[in-house]
Amino acid sequence: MAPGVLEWPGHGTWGTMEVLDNQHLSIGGCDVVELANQFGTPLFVYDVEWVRQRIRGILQAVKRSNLNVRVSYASKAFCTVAVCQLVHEEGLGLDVVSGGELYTALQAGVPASDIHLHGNNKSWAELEFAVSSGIGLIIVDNFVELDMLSEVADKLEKDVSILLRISPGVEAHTHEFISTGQQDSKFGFDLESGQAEDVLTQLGDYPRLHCVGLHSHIGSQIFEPQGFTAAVFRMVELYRDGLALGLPLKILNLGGGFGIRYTSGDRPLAFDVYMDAIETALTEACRRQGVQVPEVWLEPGRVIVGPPGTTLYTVGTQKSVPGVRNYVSVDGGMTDNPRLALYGAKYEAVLANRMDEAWGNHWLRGGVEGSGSTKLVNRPLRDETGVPTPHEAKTLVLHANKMPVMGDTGVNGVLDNAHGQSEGSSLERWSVAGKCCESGDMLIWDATLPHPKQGDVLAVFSTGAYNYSMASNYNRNPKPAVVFVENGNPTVVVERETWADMVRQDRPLY
Ligand SMILES: Cc1ncc(COP(=O)(O)O)c(C=O)c1O
Ligand SMILES: N[C@@H](CCCC[NH3+])C(=O)O
Repeated sequence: MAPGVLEWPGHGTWGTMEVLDNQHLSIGGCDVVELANQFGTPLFVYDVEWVRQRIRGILQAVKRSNLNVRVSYASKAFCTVAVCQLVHEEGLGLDVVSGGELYTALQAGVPASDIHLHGNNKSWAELEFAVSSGIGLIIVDNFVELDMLSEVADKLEKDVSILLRISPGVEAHTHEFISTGQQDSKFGFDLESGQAEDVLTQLGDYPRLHCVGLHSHIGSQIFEPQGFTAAVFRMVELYRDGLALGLPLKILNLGGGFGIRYTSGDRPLAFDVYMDAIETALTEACRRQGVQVPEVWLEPGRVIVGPPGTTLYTVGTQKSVPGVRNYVSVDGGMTDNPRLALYGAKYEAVLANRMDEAWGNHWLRGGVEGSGSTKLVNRPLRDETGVPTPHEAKTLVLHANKMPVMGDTGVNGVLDNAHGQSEGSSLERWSVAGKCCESGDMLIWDATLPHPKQGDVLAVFSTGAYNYSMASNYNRNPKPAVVFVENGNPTVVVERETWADMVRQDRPLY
């Protein structure tokens, strides 16, 4: 592959990723093969510049709307001290969902007033911690919590601002395990059964709790705005009822859920599209209900940190099941990425030390004249957050009719569709397995790779959200290190766990 900037067809360049002269993948100006050597694998690598760009893109889209919008990062997607500092520095508030996330955000120096707390089963200790820290808001999920929070507020003699989490009865088109707005959900006061109206009328019994708004979150990895607009119309009706009861409502929090690209089958929307749809729906809903347009709060998680995260693994053993499939195993797996096992999630990957063979024609490259079916274009490239990529001026793209088909179709689609470009190509279909004692411990069922060799570095893309944060120690595998890269500098922001860490909390029986 000619050295230069990487682009994914139809998705713009991929952060700061480049192919170096030595045919290694580079992120944030760092050769990832060197990162793997220096810090070991599995390794989470975050492209910091890209995180910044994505946040700025979201904030610009928000600014372009006529709404008063506040954006908080949903730290459940990836919560460490460093990322809390980064997103706060870029102007976001923090949405936390546990005492641990709250503690992390506070340790990062985020003022408590810029944080709000979620959770469908907050403990007394978590509520006490949140209230005594002076947290900005608590999103109350159910009647039991309302009583408990009121007792905490009385005990600490503090007033608390709250939002009510409402389950608006909107089904987002996403995996059922990450859909949350439907009536049959463990989250929030249910709108359809009248629970949500009931709670509004009961708030007068809790003088220390000040309900300043309503919250709904319909799900995650969503690719269409209709779910948000449907939620807006339902929530504004309830909002009107709350105002009529004299509640000091001013906020409508619509949660997160904005989808990202994992594979070429995914079609993320530009953030402007969501904002336009929300603005139009909210303006109309408020006009119909005769209420002032509230402040809008958003809580994106995945869309901020998902694509900028890449996981590096070292290739280990292989096994061929004749006529069935080829397995290649790496030194991580469901312990650092349980998303295939949980949701059937799909990913794309390359051998980062052999980019000349990697996907030959999937990656598009810029800055260097290509050959064959490539052509030079000059068009604005924007990722889904709307940010013009730094390399927008000069990027080589393939002819559209020769675009390989990825994702569901797997390697056959790729090789068949890629015409002459794949002639002589050594690309093969590989099933990438983890190292856990579990058949379902797979990372990618149908990866398109050149024949992998022991010691190769496999880079799996778009692993920045809900991977490290859902990592486990299954089989007593230590959690990987996390490295932030920016301007050629790698910074370890989470140390690799050790085998000794695995027994640190253990107490011997004898
Ligand atoms: C209440 C709430 N807010 C925000 C988010 C963040 O979602 P996403 O990472 O899809 O933007 C979630 C997770 O789905 C959530 O449950
Ligand atoms: N963990 C899920 C998202 C859950 C969102 C939190 N409500 C995922 O990996 O896609």
